[in-house]
Amino acid sequence: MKYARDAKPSLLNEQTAQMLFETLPWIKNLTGKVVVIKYGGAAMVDAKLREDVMSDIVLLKIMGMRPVIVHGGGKAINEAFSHYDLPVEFKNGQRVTTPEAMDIVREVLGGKVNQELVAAINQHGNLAVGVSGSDAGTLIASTLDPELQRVGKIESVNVDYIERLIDGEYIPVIATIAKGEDGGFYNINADIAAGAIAGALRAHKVIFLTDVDGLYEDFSDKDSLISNLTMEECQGMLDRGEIDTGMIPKLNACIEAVKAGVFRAHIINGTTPHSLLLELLTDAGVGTVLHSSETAYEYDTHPHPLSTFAARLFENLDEVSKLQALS
Ligand SMILES: Nc1ncnc2c1ncn2[C@@H]1O[C@H](COP(=O)(O)OP(=O)(O)O)[C@@H](O)[C@H]1O
Ligand SMILES: CC(=O)N[C@@H](CCC(=O)OP(=O)(O)O)C(=O)O
Repeated sequence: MKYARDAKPSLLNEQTAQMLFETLPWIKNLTGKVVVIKYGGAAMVDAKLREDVMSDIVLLKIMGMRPVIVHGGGKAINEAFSHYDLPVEFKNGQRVTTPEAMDIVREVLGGKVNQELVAAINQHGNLAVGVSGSDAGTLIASTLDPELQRVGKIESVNVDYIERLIDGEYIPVIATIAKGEDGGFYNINADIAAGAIAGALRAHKVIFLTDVDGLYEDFSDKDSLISNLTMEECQGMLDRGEIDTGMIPKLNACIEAVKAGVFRAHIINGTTPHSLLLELLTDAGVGTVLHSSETAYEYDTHPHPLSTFAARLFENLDEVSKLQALS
């Protein structure tokens, strides 16, 4: 019986089955929905982690979600700047980008990073299409602030083009370079781009994968992770100057997306293995969820008010269907 599988009941088997079962209402709820996933440079720690994150996205796609990836690559751009002896300078989380530096941003974001992510997905079949935001008017921008030079403010998103890719069952992988009405290229902060794209697509969710577990009330206190908040609460934190560095554009992007009608904006740790699956498919989730006060249904916020949906499912499938219908 060398090849027989151990079919003995065990606690581990029971827990695994329960966990798989817990995903059912979430998969049902997310099937057919557009989910914009922003993959930040801070979470692109190494090739293995990057490939694992892309594999999780393929799994979500196979489960019936319609993922759109918007990626950054700030760390890779910093490395390239240092190679070319260019100064790295940020203002409110946005990189000062001279026309010369813009050429490097295009090479790194639209070339290296984009192609690596596309290749990682396409190991599982030809699902991914690399898109530079400057293609087909995907992102049109104007100057944000003359001091930041080639940093853009998004004027429009070509929703039709992105939707055609999604409808064709592809996963668009978008590099955040925009075309300007002046004919030049613009560097767009990837958080801001993800928020704008999610809003324009009326996505169900936008998820930011970064290198921290979520938003902390006080970044120096690791026990102060916020599991859910409204956009008004989030705006208050920004107005009071409680947030700094890369979290500023991320929160602004969350607020813009939710204002545009996105149901939930999530911030999670992309360096934690399978955090995307845990956040999207389990009751407890792992990060921070931002929502409008009108859609703050208690059963979709973290921590979940029910101990586990799975336990309820076993007890009463009908009640779960009712909760699902409400969301
Ligand atoms: N209150 C806060 N909670 C969480 N992170 C914060 C907070 N304030 C500032 N940060 C910083 O924001 C960073 C994430 O932004 P960033 O480095 O730009 O990542 P990404 O490449 O994913 O966009 C965190 O690593 C952290 O240093
Ligand atoms: C204007 C601006 O700041 N653009 C960003 C674009 C990349 C990015 O946003 O990357 P992360 O998501 O890794 O931070 C930059 O040059 O770094």
